[in-house]
Amino acid sequence: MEILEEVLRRVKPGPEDTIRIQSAVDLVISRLKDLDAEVHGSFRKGTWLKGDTDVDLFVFYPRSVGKEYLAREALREILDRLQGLRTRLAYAEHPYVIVEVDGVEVDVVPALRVESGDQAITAVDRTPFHTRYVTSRLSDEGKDQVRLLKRFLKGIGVYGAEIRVMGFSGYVAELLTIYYGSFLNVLKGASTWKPGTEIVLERETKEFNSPLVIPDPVDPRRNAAAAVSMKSLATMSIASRMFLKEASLDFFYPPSPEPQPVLGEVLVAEIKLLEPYVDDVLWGQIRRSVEKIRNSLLNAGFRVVDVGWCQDERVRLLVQVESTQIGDHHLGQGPPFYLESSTEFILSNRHVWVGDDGKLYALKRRKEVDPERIILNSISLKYKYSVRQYKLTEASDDCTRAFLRKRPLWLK
Ligand SMILES: Nc1ccn([C@@H]2O[C@H](COP(=O)(O)OP(=O)(O)OP(=O)(O)O)[C@@H](O)[C@H]2O)c(=O)n1
Ligand SMILES: [Mg+2]
Repeated sequence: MEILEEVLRRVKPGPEDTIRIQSAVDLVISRLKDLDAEVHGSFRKGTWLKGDTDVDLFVFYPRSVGKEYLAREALREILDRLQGLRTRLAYAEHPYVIVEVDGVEVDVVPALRVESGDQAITAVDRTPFHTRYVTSRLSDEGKDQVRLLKRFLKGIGVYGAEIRVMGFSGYVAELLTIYYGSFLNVLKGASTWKPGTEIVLERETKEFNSPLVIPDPVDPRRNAAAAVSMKSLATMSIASRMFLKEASLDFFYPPSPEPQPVLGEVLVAEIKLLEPYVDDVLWGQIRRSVEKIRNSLLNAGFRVVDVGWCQDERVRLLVQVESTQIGDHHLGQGPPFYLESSTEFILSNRHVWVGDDGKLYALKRRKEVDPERIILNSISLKYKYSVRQYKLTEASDDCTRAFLRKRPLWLK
């Protein structure tokens, strides 16, 4: 397929890309020489995308030192060795160091050396086994198929296991390619996925309760696809079906959305973080806040169309409602006449009556008619932050336009 060839031309690294990254890696490794350092991740496996990769460098410590050691002594040792280079700290399950050499970012991640995948203590300890499994199962042709799949997943917005995305990790993209054999076969498979689909590469062990289940071949106690949300699963399935119907480069590289009218009304809450945060922790809290906004507005009687978010230096929550106007009074349903609680309902409501169905009803004053206040009260983050609220009148950025468009950008 011509489209796939074009995508490969864009994502497949050439020798010069590899050399540039390798020399950055060599420099970092030379600094860590007496430590047990190894390159893993997509650079090692040959499944990385040109112009779009971080190198994953792992520094292993004996399992016996324990998890806490990695966050303190190990981290200090690594930072010490990298003195003079451009380093910064990043936080996942435990902290690690990002070092930038010649425009190449190398993640230096302390991990525990274990004998097999199921001995893993931290999330990253299985990595050497992932590397071995994937490398032994993927041909050079297969690696390119992974690259196509990764680019497709990125294009449709479901690449990454982090909480902001809740999508498909690089490792899951590799496992899918190994299982189905090629990029197009992954799409064929995905187009018939249902919630709870299981993809078993080695042996099944236990039951998982997730939208997508892929027992990790190197540690079947773990679901490698645990991060994939129902929304990501559905998006991948639909996009696969539509692509197979009518292939287009737009799936891999979605075009910018055209200007959009504001349909319904959209209230924006712009959140500014006032202290450093861990990405996954913040996005967990934002997801909960979004859920709370939706439920509180619905409970207050608003018709909510959709709640979305955009992120640049700030996080913007976009709340689309049919209307921000709502009556001062609403119908309140009481108990049926034969329950004792009906007396209390009558005593506590002035405008109360008996309905045709024998239940009591009351016309009640709304406690809250201001949706902005409901939104503000529903946002709760454990970090220090400030919020600015306004009503959207026009969308000038791609993310807001995409939200208003509704229709995915990979659909014409
Ligand atoms: N929670 C995590 C995060 C990472 N890994 C391991 O760490 C490696 C590197 O992670 P990452 O950079 O996220 O994946 P890549 O395969 O390198 O994909 P990408 O091209 O996106 O960097 C993965 O292969 C995987 O084995 C893991 O087991 N569990
Ligand atoms: Mg990587």
